Order: sequence, then C-alpha cells, then structure tokens
Amino acid sequence: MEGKIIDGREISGLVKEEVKEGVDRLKAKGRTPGLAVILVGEDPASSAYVGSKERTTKALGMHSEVIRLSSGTSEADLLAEIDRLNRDAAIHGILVQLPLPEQIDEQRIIAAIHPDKDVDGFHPVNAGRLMAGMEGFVPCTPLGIMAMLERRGVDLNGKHAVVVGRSNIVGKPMAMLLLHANATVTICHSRTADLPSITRQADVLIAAVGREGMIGREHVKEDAVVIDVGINRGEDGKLHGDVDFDSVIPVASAITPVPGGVGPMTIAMLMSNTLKSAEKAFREGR
Ligand SMILES: Nc1nc(=O)c2c([nH]1)NC[C@@H]1CN(c3ccc(C(=O)N[C@@H](CCC(=O)O)C(=O)O)cc3)C=[N+]21
Repeated sequence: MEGKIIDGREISGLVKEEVKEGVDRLKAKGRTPGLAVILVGEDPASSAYVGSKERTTKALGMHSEVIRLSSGTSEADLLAEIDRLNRDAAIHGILVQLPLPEQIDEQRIIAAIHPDKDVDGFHPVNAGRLMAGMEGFVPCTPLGIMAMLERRGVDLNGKHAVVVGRSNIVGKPMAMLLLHANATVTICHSRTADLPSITRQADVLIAAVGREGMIGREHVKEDAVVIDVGINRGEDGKLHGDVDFDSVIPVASAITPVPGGVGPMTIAMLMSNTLKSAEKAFREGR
C-alpha cells in the first residue's frame, strides 16, 4: 500500500527547492520577489493558513507582507488596500484569503487585483487566459495536482479524467488543465445523476466536493489514480479528505492522502507563481 501513496510533502519540497534557486538567481540581480497576503477577520483556520504562507515565503528568501484587517472592514477599505499593493513595485503577488466576510463582494475584490499580480489565478482575465490556452496565472491547487501527476509519471493522453466539483478555484481550472494535457474530461457535481456510474469510468479521479468521505470504493475503478482535494475539519478536530482513504486505497493504483497530499502542493505553487510574477516584472523592467 505504501508505494501507492503520492507524497505531497515530498513533491512540494522539491518544488520549493527549485523556487528557492530561482529566488536566489533573481536576488543576485538585485531583485527580491514579494508576496502580500490580506486576511480579513479572525477565523482561526484562515489565520493558520496565512501564517503558513508567511513562513514559507520567508523560508524561500522572498519578501512577505501580511495585512490583517478586522472582520468589520468595509469593501471600500479593502479595495483601497489592494489599490496600494497594485502600485507597490516591491509586491509581485497579492492574495486575499477567502472566504471574506459577508459585507464584502468576493468577485469585486478578485477583479480589483491587477491580473499581473494575481498569483491565485482567480481574476477573470487569468481564468479566460487559461480557457484560451494563453500564458497567465493558473490557480495553485489544480497546478499542484498537475505537478503531482507529472512527478508520478501519470500519462493523461487519451485517458478519462473525471473531476467531481465545479468551483472556479479547483473544479473548472482543473478540468481545463487536464483537457490541455489531452485527457477526455468529465465534470460532475452535486446534481449529477448516478455519480458512481461516471466516476467508475475514471482513469484519473479528482475529488473536490467538500464533503468528508464522499468518495468510496464504489466510486472507483480498479487501478485508477485518485486525487483528494478535500480539506474537511472533522468533529475529531482532524483534517479529512473527500475520499474514504482506507476503503479506496486497495483498489487505486495511486492516491493522495489528507493531510500531506494536495494541501502542501497548493502552497508550493503559490510560491512558484510569485517567483514567476517577479521574473516577468524584472524582464519587463517594472
Ligand atoms: N485566496 C485564497 N487562496 C488560497 O489558496 C486559499 C484561500 N484563499 N482560502 C483557503 C484555501 C485553503 N488553502 C489551503 C492551502 C494549504 C493547505 C495545506 O497545506 N494543508 C496541509 C495541512 C494543514 C493543516 O494540518 O491544517 C495538508 O493538507 O497537508 C490547506 C489549505 C488555500 N486556500
């Protein structure tokens, strides 16, 4: 069973080493990549994620700016902060931690980030670029999953990839990347009729539903590659995936665990996107 597990911590470590080398090359030319993270409110889970992004940014030698705003912050004040960061030449990436409090319109905030600093890849311009096959920022979680599949030597050409979940952050960009890698792609969601009959056709199954243990053995074809994007905090206080790991691992050929799978890759790709942004700014004399 051991060999079936795709180790996200190990692969993210390799990605971060490469990013560190790129950061060092840029710094030797007198330029330091900078990432700004904005957190609105005091949600402990969000605060923990932001803390881990800050630590990783610094560990790779990049400049980190964390802006903590109170939960009552107005949309106008948040927009003003983004405007300031859009103009700040020391900042190459801006991430506004989601979800946001209800008085703030998420779409409006995402659209306010300059597409060249949108290291999350959530801006509609970058979403459009991805769909059109143009160069741009790709959301970190799907990008991290592609890096894991590549590293594992999973050939997607002509394979059936099934994505369960249709969010703008994971499901839709994931489907697009798999399509560009020449997979045949199916997107399933909460209204899909007879989900197991479709997921059982998958050579590569991506579970991004947000419901603990939703994907069981009955959803998985023998020897499928199973990627678990779920991060559900259970009543036991522990993290659980969307996949019922213990029942699926005997049938899968490879599987990602939670924790230690997709999560660490997401942060590594955020670092990679920030480096890429700084390199582009340097090339363009900004
Ligand atoms: N603008 C924005 N961009 C994001 O990328 C974004 C966001 N908002 N809001 C919240 C989600 C969630 N997210 C995670 C990243 C890493 C782990 C991660 O590294 N998880 C570890 C374990 C962490 C733990 O134990 O709590 C793991 O799965 O092994 C998890 C979740 C990024 N998000």
